[in-house]
Amino acid sequence: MESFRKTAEERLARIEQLESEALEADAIRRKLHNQIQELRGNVRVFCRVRPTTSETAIVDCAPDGTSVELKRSDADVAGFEFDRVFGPSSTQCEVFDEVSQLVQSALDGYKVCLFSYGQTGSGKTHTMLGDQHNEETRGIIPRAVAKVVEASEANAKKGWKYRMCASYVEIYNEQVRDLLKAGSGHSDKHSIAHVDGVTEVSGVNKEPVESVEAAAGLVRRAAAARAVEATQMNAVSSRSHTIFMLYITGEHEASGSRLTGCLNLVDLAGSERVGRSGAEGARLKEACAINKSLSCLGDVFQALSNGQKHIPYRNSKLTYLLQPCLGGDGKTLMFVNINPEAPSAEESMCSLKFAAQVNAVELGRGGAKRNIVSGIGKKEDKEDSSSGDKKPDDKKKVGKRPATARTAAGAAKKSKR
Ligand SMILES: Nc1ncnc2c1ncn2[C@@H]1O[C@H](COP(=O)(O)OP(=O)(O)OP(=O)(O)O)[C@@H](O)[C@H]1O
Repeated sequence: MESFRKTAEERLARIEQLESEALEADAIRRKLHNQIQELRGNVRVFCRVRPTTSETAIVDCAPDGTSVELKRSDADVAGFEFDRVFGPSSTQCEVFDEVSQLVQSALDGYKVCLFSYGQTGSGKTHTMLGDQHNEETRGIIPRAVAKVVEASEANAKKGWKYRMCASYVEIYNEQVRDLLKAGSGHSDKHSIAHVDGVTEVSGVNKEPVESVEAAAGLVRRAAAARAVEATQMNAVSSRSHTIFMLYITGEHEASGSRLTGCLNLVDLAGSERVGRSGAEGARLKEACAINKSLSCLGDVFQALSNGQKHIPYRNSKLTYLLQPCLGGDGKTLMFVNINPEAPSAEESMCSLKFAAQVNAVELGRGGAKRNIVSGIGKKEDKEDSSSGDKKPDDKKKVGKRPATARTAAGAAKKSKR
Protein backbone atom coordinates (compact mmCIF):
# COMPACT_ATOMS: atom_id res chain seq x y z
CA MET A 1 0.00 0.00 0.00
CA GLU A 2 2.82 2.37 0.97
CA SER A 3 4.69 1.62 -2.31
CA PHE A 4 1.47 2.28 -4.29
CA ARG A 5 1.10 5.67 -2.63
CA LYS A 6 4.72 6.50 -3.33
CA THR A 7 4.43 5.53 -7.02
CA ALA A 8 1.25 7.61 -7.38
CA GLU A 9 2.94 10.63 -5.79
CA GLU A 10 5.96 10.27 -8.06
CA ARG A 11 3.74 10.06 -11.15
CA LEU A 12 1.76 13.09 -10.07
CA ALA A 13 4.96 15.05 -9.57
CA ARG A 14 6.19 13.94 -13.01
CA ILE A 15 2.90 15.05 -14.64
CA GLU A 16 3.20 18.45 -12.96
CA GLN A 17 6.79 18.76 -14.15
CA LEU A 18 5.85 17.82 -17.73
CA GLU A 19 2.96 20.30 -17.67
CA SER A 20 5.26 23.06 -16.53
CA GLU A 21 7.84 22.11 -19.19
CA ALA A 22 5.11 22.12 -21.86
CA LEU A 23 4.01 25.58 -20.73
CA GLU A 24 7.58 26.83 -20.86
CA ALA A 25 8.08 25.29 -24.33
CA ASP A 26 4.86 27.00 -25.45
CA ALA A 27 6.11 30.38 -24.19
CA ILE A 28 9.42 29.83 -26.03
CA ARG A 29 7.50 28.84 -29.18
CA ARG A 30 5.47 32.06 -28.95
CA LYS A 31 8.60 34.14 -28.44
CA LEU A 32 10.45 32.52 -31.36
CA HIS A 33 7.41 32.77 -33.60
CA ASN A 34 7.24 36.48 -32.84
CA GLN A 35 10.96 36.96 -33.44
CA ILE A 36 10.59 35.35 -36.86
CA GLN A 37 7.62 37.61 -37.64
CA GLU A 38 9.62 40.68 -36.55
CA LEU A 39 12.59 39.65 -38.68
CA ARG A 40 10.26 39.36 -41.65
CA GLY A 41 8.98 42.81 -40.78
CA ASN A 42 5.98 43.96 -38.75
CA VAL A 43 4.68 45.61 -41.90
CA ARG A 44 4.66 43.32 -44.90
CA VAL A 45 3.32 43.84 -48.38
CA PHE A 46 2.11 41.10 -50.67
CA CYS A 47 1.10 41.78 -54.25
CA ARG A 48 -1.60 39.74 -55.95
CA VAL A 49 -2.20 40.03 -59.68
CA ARG A 50 -5.63 38.87 -60.81
CA PRO A 51 -6.23 36.92 -64.04
CA THR A 52 -7.08 38.87 -67.19
CA THR A 53 -10.51 38.74 -68.76
CA SER A 54 -10.11 39.68 -72.42
CA GLU A 55 -7.28 42.23 -72.52
CA THR A 56 -3.60 41.35 -72.75
CA ALA A 57 -1.69 41.54 -69.49
CA ILE A 58 0.88 44.32 -69.07
CA VAL A 59 1.95 43.11 -65.63
CA ASP A 60 4.50 40.31 -65.32
CA CYS A 61 5.24 38.31 -62.19
CA ALA A 62 8.80 36.96 -62.04
CA PRO A 63 9.30 33.29 -61.12
CA ASP A 64 11.19 34.34 -57.94
CA GLY A 65 7.81 35.06 -56.31
CA THR A 66 8.84 38.51 -55.06
CA SER A 67 9.11 40.74 -58.16
CA VAL A 68 6.53 42.26 -60.43
CA GLU A 69 6.87 44.46 -63.51
CA LEU A 70 4.44 46.92 -65.01
CA LYS A 71 5.15 47.38 -68.71
CA ARG A 72 3.43 50.43 -70.16
CA SER A 73 5.54 50.26 -73.32
CA ASP A 74 8.75 48.50 -74.42
CA ALA A 75 10.72 51.48 -73.18
CA ASP A 76 8.72 52.06 -70.02
CA VAL A 77 8.99 49.20 -67.55
CA ALA A 78 8.73 49.72 -63.80
CA GLY A 79 9.90 46.96 -61.47
CA PHE A 80 8.79 46.46 -57.86
CA GLU A 81 9.73 43.99 -55.18
CA PHE A 82 7.51 42.93 -52.33
CA ASP A 83 7.66 40.31 -49.60
CA ARG A 84 5.66 38.04 -51.87
CA VAL A 85 4.07 38.33 -55.29
CA PHE A 86 1.17 36.05 -56.27
CA GLY A 87 0.57 35.64 -59.99
CA PRO A 88 -2.80 35.19 -61.74
CA SER A 89 -2.78 31.42 -61.29
CA SER A 90 -2.18 31.49 -57.54
CA THR A 91 -4.84 29.75 -55.49
CA GLN A 92 -6.67 30.93 -52.38
CA CYS A 93 -4.99 28.11 -50.48
CA GLU A 94 -1.47 29.27 -51.49
CA VAL A 95 -2.31 32.81 -50.48
CA PHE A 96 -3.66 31.75 -47.08
CA ASP A 97 -0.60 29.55 -46.42
CA GLU A 98 1.52 32.69 -46.54
CA VAL A 99 -0.65 34.71 -44.18
CA SER A 100 -1.53 32.03 -41.68
CA GLN A 101 1.52 32.82 -39.52
CA LEU A 102 0.08 36.22 -38.77
CA VAL A 103 -3.17 34.59 -37.73
CA GLN A 104 -1.04 32.60 -35.27
CA SER A 105 0.40 35.90 -33.97
CA ALA A 106 -3.13 37.10 -33.13
CA LEU A 107 -3.64 33.89 -31.13
CA ASP A 108 -0.35 34.62 -29.37
CA GLY A 109 -1.68 37.98 -28.16
CA TYR A 110 -0.62 40.44 -30.87
CA LYS A 111 -2.74 43.04 -32.64
CA VAL A 112 -2.78 42.05 -36.28
CA CYS A 113 -4.37 43.56 -39.35
CA LEU A 114 -4.55 42.29 -42.90
CA PHE A 115 -5.98 44.53 -45.56
CA SER A 116 -6.49 44.47 -49.30
CA TYR A 117 -5.83 47.63 -51.30
CA GLY A 118 -6.37 48.25 -54.99
CA GLN A 119 -8.63 49.70 -57.63
CA THR A 120 -12.16 48.52 -58.05
CA GLY A 121 -12.40 45.05 -59.58
CA SER A 122 -8.76 44.18 -58.84
CA GLY A 123 -9.63 41.23 -56.60
CA LYS A 124 -9.75 42.63 -53.05
CA THR A 125 -13.01 40.96 -52.05
CA HIS A 126 -11.95 37.78 -53.84
CA THR A 127 -8.77 37.73 -51.74
CA MET A 128 -10.37 38.62 -48.40
CA LEU A 129 -13.75 36.89 -48.63
CA GLY A 130 -13.80 34.81 -51.82
CA ASP A 131 -16.65 32.39 -52.37
CA GLN A 132 -17.61 31.27 -48.88
CA HIS A 133 -19.76 28.44 -50.20
CA ASN A 134 -16.81 26.83 -51.93
CA GLU A 135 -14.05 25.14 -49.93
CA GLU A 136 -11.41 25.88 -52.61
CA THR A 137 -12.23 29.45 -53.47
CA ARG A 138 -13.12 30.80 -50.02
CA GLY A 139 -10.83 33.66 -49.06
CA ILE A 140 -8.72 34.76 -46.11
CA ILE A 141 -11.54 35.72 -43.70
CA PRO A 142 -13.33 32.33 -43.58
CA ARG A 143 -9.99 30.48 -43.57
CA ALA A 144 -8.54 32.65 -40.80
CA VAL A 145 -11.61 32.21 -38.63
CA ALA A 146 -11.49 28.43 -39.10
CA LYS A 147 -7.79 28.39 -38.22
CA VAL A 148 -8.33 30.43 -35.06
CA VAL A 149 -11.18 28.17 -33.89
CA GLU A 150 -9.17 25.01 -34.64
CA ALA A 151 -6.02 26.36 -32.96
CA SER A 152 -7.97 27.35 -29.85
CA GLU A 153 -9.39 23.82 -29.66
CA ALA A 154 -5.87 22.37 -29.94
CA ASN A 155 -4.57 24.79 -27.26
CA ALA A 156 -7.37 23.71 -24.93
CA LYS A 157 -5.51 20.40 -24.57
CA LYS A 158 -2.55 22.36 -23.19
CA GLY A 159 -4.70 24.02 -20.57
CA TRP A 160 -5.51 27.24 -22.45
CA LYS A 161 -9.05 28.50 -22.39
CA TYR A 162 -9.73 30.81 -25.35
CA ARG A 163 -12.71 33.10 -25.69
CA MET A 164 -13.38 34.62 -29.08
CA CYS A 165 -15.93 37.07 -30.30
CA ALA A 166 -16.33 39.02 -33.48
CA SER A 167 -17.73 42.28 -34.79
CA TYR A 168 -18.18 43.05 -38.45
CA VAL A 169 -18.46 46.71 -39.36
CA GLU A 170 -18.52 48.82 -42.44
CA ILE A 171 -17.21 52.36 -42.81
CA TYR A 172 -19.10 54.27 -45.44
CA ASN A 173 -18.76 58.04 -45.92
CA GLU A 174 -16.95 58.14 -42.52
CA GLN A 175 -19.92 56.58 -40.74
CA VAL A 176 -19.89 53.18 -39.09
CA ARG A 177 -22.54 50.53 -39.65
CA ASP A 178 -22.92 47.26 -37.78
CA LEU A 179 -23.14 44.48 -40.35
CA LEU A 180 -24.24 41.97 -37.70
CA LYS A 181 -27.31 43.96 -36.67
CA ALA A 182 -30.14 43.40 -39.10
CA GLY A 183 -31.54 46.57 -40.61
CA SER A 184 -29.06 48.91 -38.95
CA GLY A 185 -27.89 51.89 -40.96
CA HIS A 186 -24.76 54.01 -41.09
CA SER A 187 -24.53 56.29 -38.13
CA ASP A 188 -22.32 58.73 -36.25
CA LYS A 189 -23.40 57.15 -32.95
CA HIS A 190 -20.70 54.45 -33.07
CA SER A 191 -17.63 55.87 -31.41
CA ILE A 192 -14.20 54.25 -31.55
CA ALA A 193 -12.03 53.84 -28.44
CA HIS A 194 -8.97 51.82 -27.46
CA VAL A 195 -9.29 49.77 -24.29
CA ASP A 196 -6.13 47.95 -23.10
CA GLY A 197 -4.68 48.30 -26.58
CA VAL A 198 -7.72 46.81 -28.29
CA THR A 199 -10.17 48.75 -30.44
CA GLU A 200 -13.77 48.89 -29.25
CA VAL A 201 -16.59 50.31 -31.35
CA SER A 202 -19.51 51.39 -29.18
CA GLY A 203 -22.97 50.02 -29.89
CA VAL A 204 -21.93 47.27 -32.30
CA ASN A 205 -22.64 43.58 -31.77
CA LYS A 206 -19.82 41.41 -30.47
CA GLU A 207 -20.88 37.86 -31.10
CA PRO A 208 -19.23 34.78 -29.60
CA VAL A 209 -17.33 32.60 -32.06
CA GLU A 210 -17.49 29.07 -30.72
CA SER A 211 -17.29 26.87 -33.76
CA VAL A 212 -16.15 27.00 -37.38
CA GLU A 213 -19.80 26.67 -38.49
CA ALA A 214 -20.99 29.51 -36.23
CA ALA A 215 -18.18 31.72 -37.50
CA ALA A 216 -18.95 30.90 -41.14
CA GLY A 217 -22.62 31.81 -40.56
CA LEU A 218 -21.60 35.13 -39.05
CA VAL A 219 -19.32 35.96 -42.00
CA ARG A 220 -22.08 35.04 -44.47
CA ARG A 221 -24.61 37.26 -42.68
CA ALA A 222 -22.26 40.22 -42.74
CA ALA A 223 -21.27 39.71 -46.37
CA ALA A 224 -24.92 39.73 -47.39
CA ALA A 225 -25.49 42.98 -45.50
CA ARG A 226 -22.55 44.72 -47.14
CA ALA A 227 -23.40 47.77 -49.15
CA VAL A 228 -22.78 47.22 -52.81
CA GLU A 229 -23.49 49.76 -55.46
CA ALA A 230 -22.97 49.66 -59.19
CA THR A 231 -20.30 51.89 -60.69
CA GLN A 232 -19.09 52.13 -64.23
CA MET A 233 -16.05 50.02 -63.34
CA ASN A 234 -17.47 47.03 -61.50
CA ALA A 235 -21.08 45.94 -61.58
CA VAL A 236 -21.01 44.90 -57.90
CA SER A 237 -18.50 47.30 -56.59
CA SER A 238 -18.10 47.64 -52.86
CA ARG A 239 -18.07 51.29 -51.93
CA SER A 240 -17.25 50.90 -48.26
CA HIS A 241 -14.40 49.59 -46.15
CA THR A 242 -15.43 46.46 -44.27
CA ILE A 243 -13.61 45.30 -41.17
CA PHE A 244 -13.99 41.90 -39.60
CA MET A 245 -12.73 42.24 -36.01
CA LEU A 246 -11.91 39.09 -34.12
CA TYR A 247 -11.18 39.53 -30.41
CA ILE A 248 -9.16 36.72 -28.85
CA THR A 249 -8.61 36.22 -25.12
CA GLY A 250 -6.58 33.27 -23.86
CA GLU A 251 -6.24 32.28 -20.20
CA HIS A 252 -4.10 29.60 -18.64
CA GLU A 253 -5.47 29.02 -15.17
CA ALA A 254 -2.58 26.95 -13.80
CA SER A 255 0.08 29.51 -14.71
CA GLY A 256 -2.07 32.63 -14.46
CA SER A 257 -1.03 33.65 -18.01
CA ARG A 258 -3.40 35.80 -20.06
CA LEU A 259 -3.24 36.86 -23.72
CA THR A 260 -5.30 39.45 -25.53
CA GLY A 261 -4.93 39.47 -29.29
CA CYS A 262 -7.01 40.76 -32.12
CA LEU A 263 -7.25 40.12 -35.79
CA ASN A 264 -8.67 42.78 -38.11
CA LEU A 265 -9.38 41.65 -41.66
CA VAL A 266 -10.10 44.60 -43.88
CA ASP A 267 -11.54 44.77 -47.37
CA LEU A 268 -10.94 48.35 -48.48
CA ALA A 269 -13.14 50.20 -50.92
CA GLY A 270 -11.75 50.65 -54.45
CA SER A 271 -8.97 53.21 -54.85
CA GLU A 272 -9.81 54.32 -58.40
CA ARG A 273 -9.50 57.91 -59.48
CA VAL A 274 -12.70 59.94 -59.52
CA GLY A 275 -12.39 60.88 -63.22
CA ARG A 276 -12.19 57.35 -64.51
CA SER A 277 -14.92 55.91 -62.31
CA GLY A 278 -17.41 58.40 -63.82
CA ALA A 279 -18.66 59.38 -60.37
CA GLU A 280 -21.32 62.06 -59.94
CA GLY A 281 -23.66 63.16 -57.13
CA ALA A 282 -23.87 60.61 -54.30
CA ARG A 283 -21.26 58.43 -56.04
CA LEU A 284 -18.87 61.40 -56.16
CA LYS A 285 -19.37 61.96 -52.41
CA GLU A 286 -18.60 58.26 -51.84
CA ALA A 287 -15.49 58.43 -53.99
CA CYS A 288 -14.23 61.49 -52.11
CA ALA A 289 -14.80 59.79 -48.72
CA ILE A 290 -13.01 56.66 -49.96
CA ASN A 291 -10.09 58.69 -51.27
CA LYS A 292 -9.89 60.73 -48.06
CA SER A 293 -9.61 57.67 -45.83
CA LEU A 294 -7.16 55.91 -48.17
CA SER A 295 -5.08 59.06 -48.23
CA CYS A 296 -5.20 59.18 -44.39
CA LEU A 297 -3.92 55.61 -44.38
CA GLY A 298 -1.07 56.73 -46.64
CA ASP A 299 -0.35 59.65 -44.27
CA VAL A 300 -0.13 57.27 -41.30
CA PHE A 301 2.37 55.06 -43.14
CA GLN A 302 4.35 58.09 -44.25
CA ALA A 303 4.50 59.45 -40.67
CA LEU A 304 5.58 56.01 -39.42
CA SER A 305 8.27 55.68 -42.05
CA ASN A 306 9.56 59.18 -41.26
CA GLY A 307 9.72 58.19 -37.57
CA GLN A 308 7.45 61.16 -36.71
CA LYS A 309 6.36 61.61 -33.10
CA HIS A 310 2.80 62.44 -34.07
CA ILE A 311 1.09 59.81 -36.17
CA PRO A 312 -2.23 61.13 -37.55
CA TYR A 313 -4.34 58.08 -36.65
CA ARG A 314 -7.35 60.23 -35.75
CA ASN A 315 -7.71 61.76 -39.20
CA SER A 316 -10.03 59.00 -40.38
CA LYS A 317 -12.27 56.34 -38.80
CA LEU A 318 -10.31 53.65 -40.65
CA THR A 319 -6.89 54.60 -39.31
CA TYR A 320 -8.20 55.26 -35.79
CA LEU A 321 -9.86 51.86 -35.72
CA LEU A 322 -6.69 50.13 -36.93
CA GLN A 323 -4.33 52.16 -34.69
CA PRO A 324 -3.25 49.25 -32.39
CA CYS A 325 -2.10 47.25 -35.44
CA LEU A 326 -0.43 50.17 -37.22
CA GLY A 327 2.07 51.04 -34.50
CA GLY A 328 4.20 49.61 -31.69
CA ASP A 329 4.43 45.84 -31.91
CA GLY A 330 1.27 45.60 -34.01
CA LYS A 331 1.53 43.65 -37.23
CA THR A 332 0.22 44.70 -40.60
CA LEU A 333 0.02 42.85 -43.86
CA MET A 334 -1.17 44.70 -46.90
CA PHE A 335 -2.27 43.03 -50.10
CA VAL A 336 -1.93 45.24 -53.13
CA ASN A 337 -4.34 43.82 -55.67
CA ILE A 338 -3.58 44.51 -59.30
CA ASN A 339 -5.68 44.29 -62.44
CA PRO A 340 -3.01 43.52 -65.08
CA GLU A 341 -4.92 44.88 -68.09
CA ALA A 342 -3.75 47.89 -70.14
CA PRO A 343 -6.70 50.23 -69.36
CA SER A 344 -5.82 49.89 -65.65
CA ALA A 345 -2.16 50.85 -66.14
CA GLU A 346 -2.37 54.21 -64.32
CA GLU A 347 -4.33 52.78 -61.36
CA SER A 348 -1.89 49.87 -61.17
CA MET A 349 1.05 52.29 -61.09
CA CYS A 350 -0.62 54.31 -58.28
CA SER A 351 -1.36 51.15 -56.30
CA LEU A 352 2.17 49.75 -56.75
CA LYS A 353 3.73 53.05 -55.67
CA PHE A 354 1.49 53.23 -52.61
CA ALA A 355 2.46 49.65 -51.78
CA ALA A 356 6.18 50.43 -52.24
CA GLN A 357 5.77 53.26 -49.72
CA VAL A 358 4.06 50.96 -47.21
CA ASN A 359 6.78 48.35 -47.84
CA ALA A 360 9.35 50.83 -46.57
CA VAL A 361 7.74 51.12 -43.13
CA GLU A 362 9.05 49.21 -40.17
CA LEU A 363 7.06 49.05 -36.93
CA GLY A 364 8.35 48.52 -33.41
CA ARG A 365 11.81 49.85 -34.21
CA GLY A 366 11.04 53.52 -33.99
CA GLY A 367 9.43 53.41 -37.41
CA ALA A 368 12.88 53.51 -38.99
CA LYS A 369 12.67 53.91 -42.69
CA ARG A 370 14.41 51.71 -45.17
CA ASN A 371 16.26 53.51 -47.89
CA ILE A 372 14.27 53.81 -51.09
CA VAL A 373 15.90 54.62 -54.40
CA SER A 374 15.21 54.11 -58.12
CA GLY A 375 12.55 56.82 -58.21
CA ILE A 376 9.90 54.77 -56.37
CA GLY A 377 8.98 56.38 -53.08
CA LYS A 378 10.73 59.72 -53.59
CA LYS A 379 9.05 62.56 -51.73
CA GLU A 380 6.94 63.67 -54.66
CA ASP A 381 5.90 60.07 -55.35
CA LYS A 382 4.73 59.61 -51.78
CA GLU A 383 2.60 62.71 -51.94
CA ASP A 384 0.97 61.45 -55.09
CA SER A 385 0.52 57.87 -54.03
CA SER A 386 -1.08 58.76 -50.71
CA SER A 387 -4.13 59.99 -52.53
CA GLY A 388 -5.99 57.76 -54.91
CA ASP A 389 -7.53 60.61 -56.91
CA LYS A 390 -4.29 62.29 -57.90
CA LYS A 391 -2.76 61.35 -61.18
CA PRO A 392 1.00 61.35 -60.85
CA ASP A 393 3.27 61.95 -63.78
CA ASP A 394 4.52 58.39 -63.42
CA LYS A 395 6.81 58.40 -66.43
CA LYS A 396 8.84 61.26 -65.10
CA LYS A 397 9.17 59.88 -61.58
CA VAL A 398 9.58 56.18 -62.14
CA GLY A 399 11.81 56.65 -65.12
CA LYS A 400 12.49 54.14 -67.79
CA ARG A 401 14.29 51.44 -65.99
CA PRO A 402 15.55 48.15 -67.33
CA ALA A 403 13.27 45.18 -66.78
CA THR A 404 15.65 43.84 -64.16
CA ALA A 405 15.58 47.00 -62.01
CA ARG A 406 14.48 46.53 -58.41
CA THR A 407 13.54 48.97 -55.69
CA ALA A 408 15.96 49.15 -52.82
CA ALA A 409 13.00 48.94 -50.41
CA GLY A 410 12.32 45.43 -51.53
CA ALA A 411 15.99 44.54 -51.57
CA ALA A 412 16.45 45.88 -48.04
CA LYS A 413 13.51 43.84 -46.81
CA LYS A 414 14.71 40.77 -48.64
CA SER A 415 18.10 40.91 -46.99
CA LYS A 416 16.35 40.70 -43.61
CA ARG A 417 14.69 37.39 -44.38
N1 LIG B 1 -7.32 35.95 -58.32
C1 LIG B 1 -8.53 35.83 -58.89
N2 LIG B 1 -8.89 34.66 -59.44
C2 LIG B 1 -10.11 34.52 -60.00
N3 LIG B 1 -11.04 35.51 -60.06
C3 LIG B 1 -10.74 36.68 -59.54
C4 LIG B 1 -9.46 36.92 -58.92
N4 LIG B 1 -9.44 38.18 -58.49
C5 LIG B 1 -10.63 38.71 -58.81
N5 LIG B 1 -11.42 37.82 -59.45
C6 LIG B 1 -12.79 38.06 -59.94
O1 LIG B 1 -12.85 39.39 -60.45
C7 LIG B 1 -14.08 40.04 -60.10
C8 LIG B 1 -13.81 41.34 -59.32
O2 LIG B 1 -13.11 41.02 -58.14
P1 LIG B 1 -13.47 41.64 -56.70
O3 LIG B 1 -14.95 41.82 -56.54
O4 LIG B 1 -12.77 40.81 -55.70
O5 LIG B 1 -12.82 43.07 -56.86
P2 LIG B 1 -12.69 44.22 -55.76
O6 LIG B 1 -11.29 44.71 -55.86
O7 LIG B 1 -13.14 43.73 -54.44
O8 LIG B 1 -13.65 45.32 -56.32
P3 LIG B 1 -14.42 46.50 -55.48
O9 LIG B 1 -13.44 47.46 -54.99
O10 LIG B 1 -15.30 47.11 -56.48
O11 LIG B 1 -15.15 45.80 -54.39
C9 LIG B 1 -14.85 39.02 -59.27
O12 LIG B 1 -15.75 38.37 -60.15
C10 LIG B 1 -13.80 38.06 -58.79
O13 LIG B 1 -14.33 36.77 -58.56
